[in-house]
Amino acid sequence: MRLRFTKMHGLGNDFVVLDATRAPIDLTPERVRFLADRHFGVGCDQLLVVEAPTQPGVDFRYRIFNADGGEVEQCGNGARCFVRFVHDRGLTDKTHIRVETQSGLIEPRLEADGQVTVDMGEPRLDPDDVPFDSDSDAVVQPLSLGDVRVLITAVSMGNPHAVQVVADVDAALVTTQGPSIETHARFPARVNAGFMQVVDEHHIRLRVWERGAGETLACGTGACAAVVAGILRELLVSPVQVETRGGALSIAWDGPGTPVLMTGPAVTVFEAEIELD
Ligand SMILES: N[C@H](CCC[C@H](N)C(=O)O)C(=O)O
Repeated sequence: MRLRFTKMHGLGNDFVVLDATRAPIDLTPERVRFLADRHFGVGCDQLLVVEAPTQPGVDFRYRIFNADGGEVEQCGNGARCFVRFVHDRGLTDKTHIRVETQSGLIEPRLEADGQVTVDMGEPRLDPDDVPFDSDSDAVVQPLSLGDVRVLITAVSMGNPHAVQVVADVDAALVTTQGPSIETHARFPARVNAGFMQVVDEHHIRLRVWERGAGETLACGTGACAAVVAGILRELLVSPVQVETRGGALSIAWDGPGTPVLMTGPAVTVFEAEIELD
């Protein structure tokens, strides 16, 4: 079948975006992996599928698939690209949109300067909600990686995150510890592994080894999870500038019981068609 797609990115975290608002698209894990493949397909970290809503009072539904073909609950950079996509395609003229995702409702807003602010909802801190196998709800918990023990904070932004504080992100063992944390047995749904360097109380540097995609240039939900972890550990004060390899995000959070607000860019690179088996 002939498939029209839009290539987009949020700070270099890149997406293939499909419009399934008028007709469903039959996406198998194999097809997702092909579209995400940077040598044999189009190439992206995640595939985003925009659909009509399934419940009243909501404008759209948006689904997220990692490059490994698995469908996941949430994507922060993707949420901003989703807003740019539905506006540029004339699917809505609203600037404040209610969109359902696998992990619940989020409310992105297109700002006058072209940036997008997303109410990402409240972080979930109970280990059972991450999910993280633990008999403690301490903010900082040890995690054994073979003969090394690291200290992580487990946070869900709808999707699971394990955040570490490191002295220097450029020297962090992202490509070795990342996969070990991603597939650690204590994270039954696997996990995104964040490595955060605190520059000052309003500024961090962050790298993320993403579940199902590997290290990306930026991770929106990872930035939210890192700021939540930093505030809970009394290392950070809201708002926080999150510097990623792809650029900067602004994250605000007023503490437990309140939503995390993320602001950043969303860019359309090109549109094209591809033949899908
Ligand atoms: N790899 C993530 C999904 C994409 C999240 C990331 N691209 C973002 O911007 O939040 C997961 O498996 O939960």
